[in-house]
Amino acid sequence: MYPEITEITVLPGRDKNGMQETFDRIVIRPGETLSIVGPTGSGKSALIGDIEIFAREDTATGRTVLVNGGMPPEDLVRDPSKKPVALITQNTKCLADLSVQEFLSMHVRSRRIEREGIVAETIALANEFTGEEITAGARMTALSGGQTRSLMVADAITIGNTPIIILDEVENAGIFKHRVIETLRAYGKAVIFVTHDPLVSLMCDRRIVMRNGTVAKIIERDGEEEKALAAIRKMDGILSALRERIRAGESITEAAFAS
Ligand SMILES: Nc1ncnc2c1ncn2[C@@H]1O[C@H](COP(=O)(O)OP(=O)(O)OP(=O)(O)O)[C@@H](O)[C@H]1O
Repeated sequence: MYPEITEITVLPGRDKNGMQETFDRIVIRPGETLSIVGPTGSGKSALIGDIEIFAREDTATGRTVLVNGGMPPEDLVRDPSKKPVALITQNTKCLADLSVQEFLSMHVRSRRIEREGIVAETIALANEFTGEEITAGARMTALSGGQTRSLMVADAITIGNTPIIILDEVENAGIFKHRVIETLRAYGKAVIFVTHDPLVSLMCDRRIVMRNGTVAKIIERDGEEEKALAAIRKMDGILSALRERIRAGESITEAAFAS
């Protein structure tokens, strides 16, 4: 079990030139969503790396990450079963030669969870995130990228019950991103996306803009972008529907854009 996490705090370190970062602190609480954006090499991975391992001035950035206002206890950092952060990337793959049912059951057993039906619940949740249905009998190694990531997110929510979830550029990978965000929010997870997807970044409560290894700007969701978000949501709906039709082998005509 995790201790209850009420907040994690990122304290500033240095940029790539060794200059002190100018932000005061970034506090992330359960139920909050945050996106990290910025050009290649600007330090997005370094920032999520700091959060994932709870940096204590021991990474390239010199940042410190606190849990509930203090240094995290050692077992939270070292013991995988207590680690409160799940990192899911485009490259997250499962190499276990097991069925989905066997894999999830193994995870349930290792976490000593006794709740009936949790495996079926996890598969059902994963199926809300992907258009390609995942069945209990499917082999883990045969799942598509989108199915794997959907299952990993669902697993982190229900079985892992991880309070902090980091999703590194998974948005174009066959998952229904708005549903993932809404579900993670509803489950009270703190969620961090590394993304350049307009829908995901605008749906998040805050957008952290990275440059030269430092946090250059923090944009709060304050209503200014709501109109743009509504338009993006609509466009995204059209593109998602088109994607599903292409997957189904249909021809796409101009009529598809009519609605
Ligand atoms: N504050 C910093 N101080 C020193 N080195 C840094 C800092 N931030 C990032 N770096 C280093 O700069 C390099 C690029 O950073 P990083 O990989 O985090 O960028 P990125 O934005 O994730 O890039 P990409 O979009 O290409 O994945 C890495 O080697 C990283 O360790």
